Amino acid sequence: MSAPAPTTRWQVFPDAAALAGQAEALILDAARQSIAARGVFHLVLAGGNTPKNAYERLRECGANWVKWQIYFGDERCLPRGDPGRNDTMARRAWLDHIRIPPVNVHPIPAEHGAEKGAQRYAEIMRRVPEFDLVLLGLGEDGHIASLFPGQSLGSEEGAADVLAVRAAPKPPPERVSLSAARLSRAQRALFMVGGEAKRDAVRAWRAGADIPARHIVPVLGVDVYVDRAAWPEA
Ligand SMILES: O=C1O[C@H](COP(=O)(O)O)[C@@H](O)[C@H](O)[C@H]1O
Repeated sequence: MSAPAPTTRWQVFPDAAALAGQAEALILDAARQSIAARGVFHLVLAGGNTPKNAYERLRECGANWVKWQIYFGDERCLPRGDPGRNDTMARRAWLDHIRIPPVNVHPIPAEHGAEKGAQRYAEIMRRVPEFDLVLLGLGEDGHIASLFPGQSLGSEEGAADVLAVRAAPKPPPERVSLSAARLSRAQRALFMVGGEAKRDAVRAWRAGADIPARHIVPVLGVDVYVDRAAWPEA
């Protein structure tokens, strides 16, 4: 199936710090709007390195954390607390430093392996409505969450909410990922993309290549925050 074209808003920032500052502002703005409208903010976190600066900034903002529900877009099948896990990064950078009720944080139980981890997270996802905001990164090969080019993205109609990934080209090979369809069941998505190594992926996306990012189609479209180093036209 060819990917639908979402509304994509590109913004280029001089450096990683400026990108993180604007990402923080967008996240807080989305939280305010969702809490005002529905009394809750359903947020999906990205892993990897790029969002770390934004997460660190969020420690200091004193938001109404009780109203935030936090999910993860993907997880690596590693033991709980392993420094290579996405939830460990988010906890260390942000969640361990704020007064959010532990029950509001919904990690992917990837320590049980890809199959079981995906099954258990799918049970949680069944109880979660549309997300308010999905945060995503962009891998050097164009992958998002743990959805890699050439592998199943789960963007087709009726796709499962959560996928067991067994042969990721980036280590570790075993992972659990929300599908493109579930990541798209959202008001909006914010991609954070930084560093020269991402230039080819950004170029391919802008040239219309059918990379995984193109399969994320939330209601209000997609914002892509890119630093100058990752911007191919710089
Ligand atoms: O493996 C992953 O990679 C992507 C990109 O990470 P980055 O370090 O290049 O920003 C990330 O979005 C994903 O959550 C992660 O599992």
